[in-house]
Amino acid sequence: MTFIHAFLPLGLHLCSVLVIAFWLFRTTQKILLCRNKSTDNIPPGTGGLPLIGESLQFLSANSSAKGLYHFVHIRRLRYGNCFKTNIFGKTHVFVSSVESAKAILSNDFVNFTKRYVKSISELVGDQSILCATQEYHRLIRGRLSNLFTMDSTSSFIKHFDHLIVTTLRSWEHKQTVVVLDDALKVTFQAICKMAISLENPNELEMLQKDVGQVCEAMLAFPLNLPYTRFRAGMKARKRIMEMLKKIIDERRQGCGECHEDFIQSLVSEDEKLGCKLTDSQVQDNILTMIIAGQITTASAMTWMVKYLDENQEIQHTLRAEQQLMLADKNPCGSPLTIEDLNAMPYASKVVRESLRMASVVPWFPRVALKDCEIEGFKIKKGWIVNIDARYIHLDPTVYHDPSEFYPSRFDDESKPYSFLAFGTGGRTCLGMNLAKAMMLVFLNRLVTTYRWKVMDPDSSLEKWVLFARPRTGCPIRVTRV
Ligand code: HEM
Repeated sequence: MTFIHAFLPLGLHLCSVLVIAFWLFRTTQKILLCRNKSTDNIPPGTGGLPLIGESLQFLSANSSAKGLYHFVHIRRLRYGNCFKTNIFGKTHVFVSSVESAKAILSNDFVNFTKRYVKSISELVGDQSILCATQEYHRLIRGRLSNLFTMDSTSSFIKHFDHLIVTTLRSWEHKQTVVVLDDALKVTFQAICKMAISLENPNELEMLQKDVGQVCEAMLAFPLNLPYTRFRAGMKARKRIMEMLKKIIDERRQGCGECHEDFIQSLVSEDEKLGCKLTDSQVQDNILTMIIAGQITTASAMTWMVKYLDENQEIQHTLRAEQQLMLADKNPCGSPLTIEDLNAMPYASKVVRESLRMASVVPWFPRVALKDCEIEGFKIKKGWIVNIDARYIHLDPTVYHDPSEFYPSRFDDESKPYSFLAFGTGGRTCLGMNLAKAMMLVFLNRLVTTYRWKVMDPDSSLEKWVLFARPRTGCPIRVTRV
């Protein structure tokens, strides 16, 4: 064997190593260039790895104690107020100014429409109002808004008040109470009664477990494979759909007792709109209401308890207002009413401030229906543009001393598009008044019954949740007022 024959394979190996190293160097260089510079006025940011983009970083933020929003936070620090990323194969842009919120939300249905990541839309179902665009959105929003009548809200408040009073009574002899656990339970009970007249404790418990699994899967990788979080969520969704289908069949056949709840109104033909909803339209939207209403409200209530513990003077002012309101109430000891809730100006500001600080729904996703420009950057048709409400709520140019819990900042009207806890425009939260009512009832009964101390001030966040909430669930110890 000659010298050349002996060393030829080694030389070939060396060449291929050099070619691969050169390719890696060029690719990294391109990625870095793309990170630091935006070409053609495209928002800065990296597309991440081929196919999966930055999905792994997104999922890893979701499973960390810093919470999902940390994914957005660190990129905004790196690239500025408008940046681009790629999640689950889609280009996402995040924007975080009042001006961009206005540009997008005032053009909903014209230049933009709502679009959730695939995992969420598969779990709530394609007939859900959350996934609805244009015509179908108008139809379904019309039907769902009709459910929130004055009568239904009044009886809801009365029922919710009863649940809260019972729950608080059970706290008296407990060593420690985990606020989030009871808040989730009580909001779930209230919404299920209003939506489907479900009150059986065992059935409620099973349904709450299933709804919890659906929610946990919402930000999982949307691959329906055995033993994955997403598969578990889809199976839970199937069980919920079957349960709702049974109720729908009974209601359509007119058997059993007569109910005045959301599902009854949705299965009946709307005389004004002249349309009948299909079973899957009813099923997806009942599930949506339960999900949209329970976890958001319970998380907001939990944050409110934490903020009030950290701000004793505010708690003191609030207690004085609430005690005065109860003292004036006639007959004394009767359930709270809409009128009572309207006579709580300071408590309403406490609720608003808690919603601002907590930003339970941190950003709102929209898809661009055409090429356009936001914050001076080009946005291409099909890209998802997310309005970062949390940043707007904590922007010092919008709110003075934004990290201070200061309800009186709402003595004056907020500037348009600066308070986005419930969104604004054609997609504003349908349950906004119900959510505020639940928070006010809870606040009134809590501060007039107990003083409390948060036992574990750990502020790390729970993993795998769409709406940020404390990992500890906010354990408190209560003493009678
Ligand atoms: C504190 C509690 C709540 C918060 C913070 C909240 C927040 C929000 C936000 C920010 C949006 C719209 C975002 C966007 O523009 O994309 C929304 C939409 C919605 N919310 Fe709520 N929500 C709460 C409670 C409720 C309740 C109690 C219900 C019903 C029982 C409800 C039902 C809905 C529905 C159906 C939509 C979709 C509206 C549409 O797309 O037209 N929410 N919510």
